[in-house]
Amino acid sequence: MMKKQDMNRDWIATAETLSSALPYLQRYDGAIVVVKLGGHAMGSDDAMETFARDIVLLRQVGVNPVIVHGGGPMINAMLDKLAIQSEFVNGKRVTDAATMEVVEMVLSGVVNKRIVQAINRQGGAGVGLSGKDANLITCTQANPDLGFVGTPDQMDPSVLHHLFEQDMIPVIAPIGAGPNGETFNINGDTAAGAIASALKADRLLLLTDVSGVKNGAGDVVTELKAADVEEMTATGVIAGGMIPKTETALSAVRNGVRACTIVDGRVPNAVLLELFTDHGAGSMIRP
Ligand SMILES: Nc1ncnc2c1ncn2[C@@H]1O[C@H](COP(=O)(O)OP(=O)(O)O)[C@@H](O)[C@H]1O
Ligand SMILES: CC(=O)N[C@@H](CCC(=O)OP(=O)(O)O)C(=O)O
Repeated sequence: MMKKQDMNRDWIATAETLSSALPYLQRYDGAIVVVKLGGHAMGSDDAMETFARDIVLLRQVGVNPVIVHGGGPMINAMLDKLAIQSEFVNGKRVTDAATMEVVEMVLSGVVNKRIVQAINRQGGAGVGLSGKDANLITCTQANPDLGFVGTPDQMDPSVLHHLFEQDMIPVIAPIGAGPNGETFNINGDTAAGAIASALKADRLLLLTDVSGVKNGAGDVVTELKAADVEEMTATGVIAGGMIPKTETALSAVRNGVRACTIVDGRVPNAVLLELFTDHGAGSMIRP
């Protein structure tokens, strides 16, 4: 059992943490923070609850959070059940018409509503959208070899501003419409970057299942510049799902997002640690 003296020390430490958050709370008052929650970072119901509580707390202290989610592992599970084969090229899923239907069903359905519901259970007002809603994301085809994979082309973030005004928290599935009525599958990181750029967000956090971008020796690189990303990609040190993440981070900071960090979403309260303390970890990307 904890001694009374130790308990007092614990409370004092908690109070100190809260008190030291003041400059960060002031800095982020009214800020727009886009958080990309990767499928691998979604984890258990407990982890989802902690994530949702952090997001509702952000809203409560005057931040405008926007969640953009992935769900690659959940799409894989459904494609497996339906015996549809799937392959990735440079971190993007080759998407034919049948795959596209499954992607939209899983992302806009189960995954999106799980996050919305978790936010609402913490007392927030989460609203689920995809890039199709209110013309948020219009896409062009990324590359004919990838089928219905979209590159965000035209963005209309006005619906998000309306939701901010109403204290609502947008939760966005990475699906976009094409100019001819097509539905496009957008990599979750790419969609988050496009939304952050369109909103000129203050921060973009890409939550994933590794502690950051690792170098050849396996150590996390805490700060990367464009040249580092290019070199590490060319030499294959940055590979697979990390390619769209670092590409997104670079293009976001070049397009007016103030800072982008790739963070370990498995760490409890990763979002609060990153925004409101000195203990943010992961890799910060700069132009
Ligand atoms: N240099 C690197 N540093 C860290 N992770 C890397 C690197 N290169 C490739 N990866 C891989 O990228 C993965 C993250 O991408 P992804 O699986 O798409 O995550 P998410 O589902 O969170 O979007 C990591 O789990 C890791 O296997
Ligand atoms: C084009 C493309 O690859 N789209 C992704 C969309 C989901 C996603 O990005 O999920 P994670 O963030 O969990 O990886 C896919 O089909 O898997």
